[in-house]
Amino acid sequence: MSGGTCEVCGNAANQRCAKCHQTNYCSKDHQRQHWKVHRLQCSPYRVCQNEVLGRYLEASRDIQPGEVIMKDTPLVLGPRQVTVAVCLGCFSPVTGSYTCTQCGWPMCGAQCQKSPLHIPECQLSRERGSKIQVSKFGEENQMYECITPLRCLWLRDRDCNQWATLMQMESHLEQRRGTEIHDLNQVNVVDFIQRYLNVHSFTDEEVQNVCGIIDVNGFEIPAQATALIGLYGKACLLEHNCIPNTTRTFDAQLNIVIRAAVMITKGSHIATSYTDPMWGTADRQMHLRTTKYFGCECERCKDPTELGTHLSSLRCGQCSGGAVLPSPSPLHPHLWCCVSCQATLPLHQVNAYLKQTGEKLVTLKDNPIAASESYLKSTSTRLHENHYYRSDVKLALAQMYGHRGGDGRQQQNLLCDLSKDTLERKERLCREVLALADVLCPGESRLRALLLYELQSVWREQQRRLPRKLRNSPKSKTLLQECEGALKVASKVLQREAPLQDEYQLGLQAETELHELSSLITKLFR
Ligand SMILES: C[S@@+](CC[C@H](N)C(=O)[O-])C[C@H]1O[C@@H](n2cnc3c(N)ncnc32)[C@H](O)[C@@H]1O
Repeated sequence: MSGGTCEVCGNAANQRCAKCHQTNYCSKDHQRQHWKVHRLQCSPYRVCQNEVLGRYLEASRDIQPGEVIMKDTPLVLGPRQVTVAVCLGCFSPVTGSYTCTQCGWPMCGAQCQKSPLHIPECQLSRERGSKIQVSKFGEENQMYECITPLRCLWLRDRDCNQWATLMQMESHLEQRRGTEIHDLNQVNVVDFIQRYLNVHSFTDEEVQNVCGIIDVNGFEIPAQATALIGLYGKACLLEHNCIPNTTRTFDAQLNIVIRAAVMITKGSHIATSYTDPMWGTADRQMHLRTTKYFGCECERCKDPTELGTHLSSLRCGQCSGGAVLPSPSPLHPHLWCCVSCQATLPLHQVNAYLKQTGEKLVTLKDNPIAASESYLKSTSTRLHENHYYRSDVKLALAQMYGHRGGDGRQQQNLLCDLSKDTLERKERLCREVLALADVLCPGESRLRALLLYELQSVWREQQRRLPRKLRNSPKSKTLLQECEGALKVASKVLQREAPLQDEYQLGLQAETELHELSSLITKLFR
């Protein structure tokens, strides 16, 4: 028995679509009758389950790069646990100049007060008997830690289907008990709801459970000034992989859109990355263990070279700079060892060096271009060329060269102002990071699109600098055609971002530049 009701007649169903495993029928006849409609909606995945992953998604047919695998509406939207005071309607930071006339939480104004998103905490906060008093603005405010949990708990007595979907999500409550986050939530969320808001209809266990669900399943939605968290009933089923085969974006209504980044063949698992794929193994593992309660054992995590990218490798100070790798395995390192001369480094020494070098990254913002170049110089003897600290800085530099404002002290920083050497430097930086992105975030990823945009801007400038007599030479044609190919990818991929995102604007710009370029190619080489 498949459960559920027949899609055609609404009677009890005992069969379901063998492709998506999601649509139910009472008979073969009704399934056949519905196929004309269902084949257009039949999702390209099915929900499976195993002991290690719990529920996960598997491709029920080949999925092409760029194809939308799912578009899922949010079950719950709310501010991140750690946030400054924000409007509970639109999530912009607030100053306290307007407060909800019903409950006292600060909002932007009367319009935001009417947002349906604000109903749960507005109604529950009234149990306090007096208005909420918020006095801390512009810095982290713990009062907001209760908001997203309250929005989840609100569903319990209001929408049994959504509550059931939420309650199916993994919370890892047992593993969280006794941890720092559990204890913090007991004070900042459980006690706050019971003592400050005077809401007693939810048990400690229920509150802690939704806190776990939010941490394990929530997607961070990048917004202009703050970040919010969204819980999505279908997208939460995506498993983690350190080399994701999907991309995720959010549309203007904050629906999550999951697309295939590469070709996903029938039967393959469909995965997203719960971490940043451009972090090294130790950082990814730490993040997954402390927030998602599992250790990743993918091929990349088990390989000390991270599939030949050397994203976490150090450089040996004893020999001519051989790669120094975690040993005996990156998942359980005892020490670090040079592959060329076998010199070893104790774990604590490596960790101390990485901590110190990592802390310097935040100081680069004062004089970004000069400080970043000097950071790359000073780390070149100890960190592998591709180390993720260096790759992070290279990416930032690749995007700063040729953009006004890239360096506060530099007046002239447009592409046309760059010297030949600096232009070549920008190209090298783009190519180096792109080679890593090709392996670690392959296909139609945002990172590859951003890098291709920067790279084509270099080729375009190089073409502009060709002597007039070479403007319609084969070299010029190759440069322009390469720009065209890169702009096509950048325009397509970046316009999938939410319209308020900078990346979306860059996607629009790429499209405009693509049209101009295509006309130029036709004019020069027709
Ligand atoms: C967002 S949920 C994914 C859906 C979940 N499997 C379920 O049944 O509801 C995240 C949880 O799935 C499991 N998981 C996801 N990816 C995993 C992986 N690569 N290895 C092991 N467990 C994984 C972990 O328990 C993790 O905390």
